[in-house]
Amino acid sequence: MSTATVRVRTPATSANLGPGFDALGLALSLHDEVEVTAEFGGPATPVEVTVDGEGAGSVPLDERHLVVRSLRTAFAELGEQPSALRLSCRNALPHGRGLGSSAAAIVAGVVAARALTGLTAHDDALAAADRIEGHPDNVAACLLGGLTVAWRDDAGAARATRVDVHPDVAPVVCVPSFEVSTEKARGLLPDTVPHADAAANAGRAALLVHALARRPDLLLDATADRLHQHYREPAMPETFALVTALRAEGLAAVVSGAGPTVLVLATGDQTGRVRALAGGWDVRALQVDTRGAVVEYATA
Ligand SMILES: Nc1ncnc2c1ncn2[C@@H]1O[C@H](COP(=O)(O)OP(=O)(O)OP(=O)(O)O)[C@@H](O)[C@H]1O
Ligand SMILES: N[C@@H](CCO)C(=O)O
Repeated sequence: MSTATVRVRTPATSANLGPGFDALGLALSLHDEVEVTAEFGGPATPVEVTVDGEGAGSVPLDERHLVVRSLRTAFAELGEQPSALRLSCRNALPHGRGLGSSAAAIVAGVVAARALTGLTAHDDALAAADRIEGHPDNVAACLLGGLTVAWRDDAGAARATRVDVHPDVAPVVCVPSFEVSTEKARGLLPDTVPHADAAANAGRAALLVHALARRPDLLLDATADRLHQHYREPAMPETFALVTALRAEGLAAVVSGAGPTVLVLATGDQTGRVRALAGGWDVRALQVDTRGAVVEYATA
């Protein structure tokens, strides 16, 4: 029998960033940590999970736990399932708010399984995480850090590339107390969209990559979206109203991921102006996380 332990730290992520639906993601300086101990070759025992912080008391503590499901899927794909698994989770990412909590849990499981089986932690991890999450934008930014552009190749495997963000970009998030599940928010989207809307988004998404990397002064124009945000308004009218109010003041506000958090791609110190319009919201000035998923230690 052999035992190995790994600790993985994964960042929050904001996906879409306005026009980049299912493609753009930005890693943020808010992190979950999970320590996983796996035994191989011993008698099969039930999984043990403890959770501190966000999700404590609400997420299941058995095989249904998302990090456990991700570990199981990753181990199955790697061809080696541990006989025992013990997890200790310390969560800072709020769940169901559009800050990539599910991606952070999935990436943690995929990266931990690779580290526990002696693989380079990030080998093929993006495609594996995308197969579980179902869209590649959050998992790409979570894994790689920074700003990421994600896509699927012709065989359907997720790919991503990373772009350095201009140092003047200062993300601010406005987090509401209510949750909206990504599943529900995706269910509000139409099967088809007008060609003019698709064309408008293609232009703005291309501009947004340039604005985030080189021209933060273009962020307001670059964050306009016609593909997903207004379709989701019925599930989060407060979010849509805050985005509209912030944009009217010249602040580059978008729905973060599938909502209901609002992300402002601020420049310099615009946090005070955001706070003035976001009374009752939990307003947090964050930084861009540049490291992505990190294996803090692994012992075999
Ligand atoms: N650290 C975690 N441990 C266990 N389960 C988690 C964890 N993080 C998220 N989940 C599960 O994922 C759900 C939230 O996923 P969902 O995709 O709806 O929102 P999100 O990932 O926070 O937001 P978004 O995808 O819009 O960025 C939680 O309700 C919970 O079931
Ligand atoms: N692109 C995904 C992100 C979810 O965080 C969506 O908007 O549904």
